[in-house]
Amino acid sequence: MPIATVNPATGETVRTFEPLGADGIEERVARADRTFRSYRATDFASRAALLASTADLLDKEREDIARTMTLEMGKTLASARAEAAKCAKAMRWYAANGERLLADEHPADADVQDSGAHRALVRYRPLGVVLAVMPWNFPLWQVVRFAAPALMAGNTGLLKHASNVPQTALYLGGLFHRAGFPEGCFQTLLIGSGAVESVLRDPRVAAATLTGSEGAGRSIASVAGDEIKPTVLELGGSDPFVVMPSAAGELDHAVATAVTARVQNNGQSCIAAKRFIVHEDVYDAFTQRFARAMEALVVGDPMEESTDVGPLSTEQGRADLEELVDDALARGAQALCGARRPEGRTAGWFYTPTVLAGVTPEMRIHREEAFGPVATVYRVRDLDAAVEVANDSPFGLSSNVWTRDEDEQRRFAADLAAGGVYFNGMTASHPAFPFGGVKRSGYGRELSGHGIRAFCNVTTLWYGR
Ligand SMILES: O=CCCCC(=O)O
Repeated sequence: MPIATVNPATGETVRTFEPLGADGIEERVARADRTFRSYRATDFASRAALLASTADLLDKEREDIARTMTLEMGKTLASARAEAAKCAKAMRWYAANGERLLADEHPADADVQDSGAHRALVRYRPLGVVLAVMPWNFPLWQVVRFAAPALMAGNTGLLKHASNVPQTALYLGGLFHRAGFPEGCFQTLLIGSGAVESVLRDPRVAAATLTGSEGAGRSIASVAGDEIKPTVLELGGSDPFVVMPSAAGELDHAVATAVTARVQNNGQSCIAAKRFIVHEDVYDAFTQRFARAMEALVVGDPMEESTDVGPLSTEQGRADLEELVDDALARGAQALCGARRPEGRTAGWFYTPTVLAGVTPEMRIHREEAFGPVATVYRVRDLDAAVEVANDSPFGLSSNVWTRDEDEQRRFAADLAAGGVYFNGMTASHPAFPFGGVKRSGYGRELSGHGIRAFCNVTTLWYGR
């Protein structure tokens, strides 16, 4: 895939970029390594001040970078602005909490004595240069969610961003340095995916983090495994959104949340709710309202404030989504709305919000991730069936459950195979909460204390008597 900005709302190639050659890559890897040797010794207060200045700079430049994101990958301008604001918030959160999260740990005195020491403690030291391979769907947030904790912990970062968001990648490559970080702390490598393996194998690179497809995760994990380097993988998701009868009194709220949860980011989010699993007592009422609300969404130019759903980010992405829908329809699913391109739009990669009922396990969409504004609805007879359908997926990123019944909440909290269970709301990441999944959604956690410790050398310091 060429490195280029292609406007998904028009299909027009706006700008192309030459990938870095071997010398350019070497220069940046060497700089990252050199910078790590001095940066690792800086104290938390100075790193926090640098992160806070980066947040201020990003706030000032929010409108410009939001427009760049919308141009490059088609998210609505309102959501691009919100993404930039969220990045600044996460930077400030790690600036305020990083030192506490990485404070030395002191084992119990009895255990220290028992080990033969007069003193022992656990210290979180930085690991080194971390390679981040990041996707286009939240082109700023996915990167900042890695970079803010990694820099706060004393690491340095190299970014290999998706090939369709080069201007956002270059912006990020300059942002941290312009805010005061030493130049080698965070750099963008404008490279194609073929060049990633040699960077990851470079002995100066200590670890990697990837957010992206299962295939990309598998290839990073296998190279990193071969090199014995730690990785965090955040891959796909097909999150369930369960609606139980106790939500009957707040169905309008549940429906509005379901729509947002499905079409956020034009439907292209790993944590978007994709499978709507509805108890038979509320199935008809929920499903009719849900399909009507999906149908009423405004599909159009993402730069327009009135647009709810912009284009898919790539032509291939729309083709993949269409194949999933067509396969389901051919095998007997019913389209309650959508299942087509919008009329009158010949340019750009638009697709109308779609609700499919009657989905069965033979259909590809039952097992694969629908990365666009397409929802599937399932009718279930009771709580056991809801849990079973929710867990009948290769993915296990997050989940959403609408129920006010505390016994039911306990059961879902215990039995849903996912990295998160969100009750009476929708999954949304927050700097204070761990983010990540199980099964084919990946492993490791980003954000919170778990995210900042992921790229630390957890060191035992033991002092003999
Ligand atoms: O594709 C993954 C989306 C993550 C969005 C978020 O962290 O809010």
